[in-house]
Amino acid sequence: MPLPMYFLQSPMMFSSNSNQDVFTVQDGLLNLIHFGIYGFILKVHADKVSIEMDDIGKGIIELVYHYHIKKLVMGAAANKHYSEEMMDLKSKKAKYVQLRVPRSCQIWYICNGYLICEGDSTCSTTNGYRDSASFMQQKTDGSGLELELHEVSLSEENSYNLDQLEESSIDQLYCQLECAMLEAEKFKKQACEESLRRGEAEKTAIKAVRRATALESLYAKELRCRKEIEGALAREKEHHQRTKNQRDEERVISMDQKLLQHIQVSKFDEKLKEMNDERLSAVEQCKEYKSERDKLQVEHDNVLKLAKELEEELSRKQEEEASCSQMHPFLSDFSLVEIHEETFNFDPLLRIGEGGYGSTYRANLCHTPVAIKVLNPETTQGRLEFQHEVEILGKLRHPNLAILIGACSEACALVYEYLPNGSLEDRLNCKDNTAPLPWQARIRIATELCSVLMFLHSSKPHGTVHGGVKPGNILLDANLGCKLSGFGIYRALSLSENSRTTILPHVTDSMFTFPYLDPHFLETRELSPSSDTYSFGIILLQLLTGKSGFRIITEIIDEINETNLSSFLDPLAGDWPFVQASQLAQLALRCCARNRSGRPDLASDVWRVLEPMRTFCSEPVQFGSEESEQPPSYFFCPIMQEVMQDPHVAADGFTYEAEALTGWLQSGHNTSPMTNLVLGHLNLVPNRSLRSAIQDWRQQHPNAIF
Ligand SMILES: Nc1ncnc2c1ncn2[C@@H]1O[C@H](COP(=O)(O)OP(=O)(O)OP(=O)(O)O)[C@@H](O)[C@H]1O
Repeated sequence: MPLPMYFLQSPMMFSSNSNQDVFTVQDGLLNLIHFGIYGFILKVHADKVSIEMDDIGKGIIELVYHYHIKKLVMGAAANKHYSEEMMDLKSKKAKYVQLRVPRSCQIWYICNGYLICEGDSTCSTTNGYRDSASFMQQKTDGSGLELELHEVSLSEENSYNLDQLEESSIDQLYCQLECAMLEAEKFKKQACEESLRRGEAEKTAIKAVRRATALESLYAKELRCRKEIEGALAREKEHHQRTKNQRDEERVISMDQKLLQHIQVSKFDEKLKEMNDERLSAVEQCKEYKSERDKLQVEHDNVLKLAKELEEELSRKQEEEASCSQMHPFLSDFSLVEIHEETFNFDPLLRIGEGGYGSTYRANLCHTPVAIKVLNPETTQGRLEFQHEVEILGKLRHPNLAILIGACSEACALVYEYLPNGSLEDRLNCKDNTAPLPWQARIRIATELCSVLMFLHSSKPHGTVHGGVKPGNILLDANLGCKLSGFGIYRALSLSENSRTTILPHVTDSMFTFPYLDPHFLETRELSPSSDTYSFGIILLQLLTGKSGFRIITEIIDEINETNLSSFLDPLAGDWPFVQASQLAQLALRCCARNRSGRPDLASDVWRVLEPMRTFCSEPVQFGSEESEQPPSYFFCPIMQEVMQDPHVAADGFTYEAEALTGWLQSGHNTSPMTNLVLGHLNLVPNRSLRSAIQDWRQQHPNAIF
């Protein structure tokens, strides 16, 4: 059962001399009402202790022993049993305690607030309680109020002295009590103020504690924050250090790379320099190669040009050789034996002339008089000249071109029709005391020469420039008809239609040839039709004056004019009609202009002057002996041996009477009656020039017998 007990916070001493003392417990305060001598109420703070035990008395005893309790107040009986007369203990629990409580513990037994008795274990009667008294004494010190109760044992013997003491010093006690009360009041006030201050201080302290707590938590927070910041700082520092290290490493790597790059750049620069040097040397080498290439190109071009020339030369030679081996279809190919036979082994008695090419012999082939020109083996240019002569005279036919009958390639011999009056050179010089040429013949020769030159210049497909027109190459037939030859003596030249450039001729006998050569050709080595015009002009002056070509260019050209013309005219030619002579002289001087552009055109200018003179000069010419009454041999048809009336040229180059040749062909022949070679074609071309010449001759020889 629970046992409530109250422990005093301050020890108290009670006097037990009065039964009027009452104990009450209220709100944690133990109220002691003393009605004895001093009659006051004392309120003492007490703590309530509850223990639980089956036996209450045992429990109290146990507590007394446990806490060494020296003073104990407990009930003597239940309050309902209280009475004025009550003197002893009625509660069994009180009796139990009384018997077993140690002697050091003093016990006050109360009931209904009144002290019933007091005493220790030895005190068993209530008298003992009435006889003992407690004395309460107050003692103060600087730290506070301490109430001490001094127990005064009031024995029976001392009770008188106490009464006396009370009576004598009551006033003093009152006085002390009042002082004590005042002092207590003062202390109480101080205690109250102190309590207030303490409260304030406690509040302040609490506030301080709270503040301290707050600060502490703030501090802790700050500490945590600081730790976090420090951690972050450390991490940042570490990161920074790591970054720094990394940057340092990168910087080192970068510096290494920079160094490496610098080295590489240096190497690259060196390499570049080397390459640049190499490039420059390559450029230099390239230039050298280029100049060498240019040189080689020039050499190559020259070589090509030379090769081309050689090729052309070769092809020409091949053609020449071919033409030598295969004679032109119009020409007869004679063997060396035949040549030997016909010339009686080149009998000097038959030799009728000597030139740069070789010797010319008179002979008869198939009963036809011919002139055979045989190459002098000692000349180097002969074979080429032979080829040109064959080439040109083999293709071209004109009444005023010497007829090439055939050739012997083996001996480089050329077989011409025989022209009984020899060369113009010889006739102008009256060689072998021949009669001088009358002015009519001279004009006719000039006209025919102009005619044949026009023919050559306009021949197709390429115009031909003779390039060596001189009196020695102008042969005269029985009627003093002009027959131009000598193509092979000077290289025969072919011109393209729009070109004046030609191959240079070989000048064989410059002494005799020089006066007739175009000065512009001598300067430029370019041959053109006007070169032949120049030669024609010199020959025309020679026909007028009868002077040599050398004298013409040195004396006549610069002197002759219209006023002194008469003094320059060749008197051997007869009485020159002055008008025609003057016209011819003017024409000749124009043809001899040093500047080519100043020379007249043969076809338009010269021929217009000469053609009218041709009719004027067509009177019969008495020249030489009776032989001149005989018609020229070429007037005769090779088949019929009669003077032709309608001459036609066949594919073999010979001229026949048309009727005779037609009969020959119709009888089943396809070969040449002259050469017995197969004809290239069976067409016949009228030889109008020859027909005209025959008709002229018939008119001039009306009494001649054919
Ligand atoms: N077909 C011919 N008929 C008659 N006589 C001719 C014939 N051909 C040449 N002659 C004569 O032979 C001579 C020499 O002729 P050739 O052609 O060799 O002399 P050239 O013309 O003075 O010489 P070259 O021109 O080679 O310097 C001529 O002067 C001429 O008298």
